[in-house]
Amino acid sequence: MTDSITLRRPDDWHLHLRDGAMLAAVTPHSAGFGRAIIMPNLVPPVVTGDQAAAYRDRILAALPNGAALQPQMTLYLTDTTDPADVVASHRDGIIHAVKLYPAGATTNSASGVTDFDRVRPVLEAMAEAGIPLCVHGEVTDPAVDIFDREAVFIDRVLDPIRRKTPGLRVVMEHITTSDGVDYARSGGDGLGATITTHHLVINRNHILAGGIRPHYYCLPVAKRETHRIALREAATSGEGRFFLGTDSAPHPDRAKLQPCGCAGCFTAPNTMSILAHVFEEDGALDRLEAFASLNGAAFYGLPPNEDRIRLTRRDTAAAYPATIRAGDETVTVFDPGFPLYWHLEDA
Ligand SMILES: NC(=O)N[C@@H](CC(=O)O)C(=O)O
Ligand SMILES: [Zn+2]
Ligand SMILES: [Zn+2]
Repeated sequence: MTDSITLRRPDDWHLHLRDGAMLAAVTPHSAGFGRAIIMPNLVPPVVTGDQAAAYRDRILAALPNGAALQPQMTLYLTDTTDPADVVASHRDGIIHAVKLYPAGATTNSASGVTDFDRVRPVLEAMAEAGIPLCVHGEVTDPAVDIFDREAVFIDRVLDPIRRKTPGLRVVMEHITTSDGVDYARSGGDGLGATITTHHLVINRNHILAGGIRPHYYCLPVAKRETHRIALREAATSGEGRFFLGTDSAPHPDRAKLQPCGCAGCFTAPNTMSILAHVFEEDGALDRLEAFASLNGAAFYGLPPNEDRIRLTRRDTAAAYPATIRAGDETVTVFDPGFPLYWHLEDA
């Protein structure tokens, strides 16, 4: 049995680091990744190149000495985003992508796009400059069943946008359905999809197992088991279009344990151990490097990281905190529901 694997340092192509005390508390848990695409859904959101540069400095200040992490900043697309600012920020190396949240689709998305025709000039400028659009792919129409919102978004929004904007590079963020997998496969080199750690582990039953489990509630919400299996198959396939975006999304327990608790799973502390477990279970440990370390870099036009990490399978379970402190708040770490025998080592 394989008991040790070495990978090029992984990257996280979808990460929430927040701000203030939360930023200080969670950033060290992602410090071992190489590059990370940093989500801009702060309150207020990161909407200009200047704001992205300032946020990047706050992240760098929160990193421990010697951390590998290089934050790759994004802008939050709104109805009033200035195409010239997007293009200039990308040209100057400040941003690496633009994030599309349909208004109201998820946590802190109130400033998101309400009318896709309004952002057409931005999308056209992005296609021209080769700037990827990262998409939270769910419709917000309350008449659409929450479990169908990803599939309906693909038909009603994503496919029309891609048809109207040839050449636009698109990342379907945190896909959760076989529809998402199939659509990602139908595109060419300019279409990629991130898959989270938690969606490889939980299905919708986990959220309602003997009671409501708020720490398994995220958006897009976990779907039925057939979809989880499709995601596992895609992630472990080695295909270049699928890559890791943890969507590690910390919230104070105070905000999650509420009559209307917010969405997000905090997976940064144990992601690599969980992924090794999942890939081993599917007989695909040799493809973990493609998913976590190679495919995303290639999509973003970056070389893979040169240095390596090592994961070792031991008889004793890896210890990780059940919760961490962030200022006065407690944040619960994602519990995969099984012991983690893969330990992350320094290479
Ligand atoms: N995934 C989530 O459930 N929550 C994310 C937002 C997002 O990525 O949609 C968050 O910012 O908390
Ligand atoms: Zn999202
Ligand atoms: Zn997210």
